[in-house]
Amino acid sequence: MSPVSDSYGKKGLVSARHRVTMAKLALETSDWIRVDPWESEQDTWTETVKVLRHHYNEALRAFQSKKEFTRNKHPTESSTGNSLSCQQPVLPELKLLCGADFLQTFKTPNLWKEEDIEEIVGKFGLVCISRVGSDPSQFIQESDLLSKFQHNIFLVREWIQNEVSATQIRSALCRGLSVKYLIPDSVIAYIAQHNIYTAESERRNEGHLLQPLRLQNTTINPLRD
Ligand SMILES: Nc1ncnc2c1ncn2[C@@H]1O[C@H](COP(=O)(O)OP(=O)(O)OP(=O)(O)O)[C@@H](O)[C@H]1O
Ligand SMILES: NC(=O)c1ccc[n+]([C@@H]2O[C@H](COP(=O)(O)O)[C@@H](O)[C@H]2O)c1
Repeated sequence: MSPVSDSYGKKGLVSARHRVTMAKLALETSDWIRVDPWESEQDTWTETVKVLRHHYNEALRAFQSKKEFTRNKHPTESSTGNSLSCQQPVLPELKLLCGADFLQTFKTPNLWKEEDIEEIVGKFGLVCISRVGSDPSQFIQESDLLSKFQHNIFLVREWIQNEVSATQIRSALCRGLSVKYLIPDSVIAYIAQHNIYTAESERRNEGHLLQPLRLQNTTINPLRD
């Protein structure tokens, strides 16, 4: 999980420090999902394709050093022809995991660069989880770009639909309603301790343009003040 940086400018976005800690608390019991704060620590907002490139390079580096470690530990294996290195190299893969509604943001004018979408679906790939109100397969068919790379888009159907929405959780918290059993107790305690979601936090970035839209605006109209 890679929390976005504060400079994304989304309405109601609380500080990255809190979001990273809440995500870590929520994942305390997971033995396979972890939080990486790299994206949230960047000075400016980072395009998703650049975040993927960063994590892919990290994965490649970890893969290479593991290979070297194995080679040093079993130096004779390569000469006996037993080594994994004799087989086709299996490189790590990195895919972007999202909910079906996220896929639909691809068609929001000026939010995404066409070449970024192409690299995300073409080079990396997408794993998209079903969500009430979104039909990802229809959306893919309607898009020339997405249908070209549909072999690289993996649709996951949730048999038990989970309609939990972060917006609803935040507004319940602001109104003092209970969110017990909807999010982990440790996260509820952290939110209460730091009084994170309030009417004031909900107004943060109100009226601001999202950073990707702002960037596109300056590219399209560079002479504007
Ligand atoms: N209940 C859910 N089922 C499937 N995917 C989800 C669900 N909730 C969030 N996601 C996915 O997780 C990613 C991050 O979502 P986000 O933090 O924007 O939560 P959200 O519930 O969509 O927020 P909001 O309600 O504020 O729009 C997105 O790709 C979103 O589609
Ligand atoms: N052009 C882009 O790379 C681009 C555009 C919009 C959202 N995103 C990313 O999508 C993620 C989710 O954003 P939302 O919560 O606004 O749906 C964030 O990490 C954000 O940085 C990337």
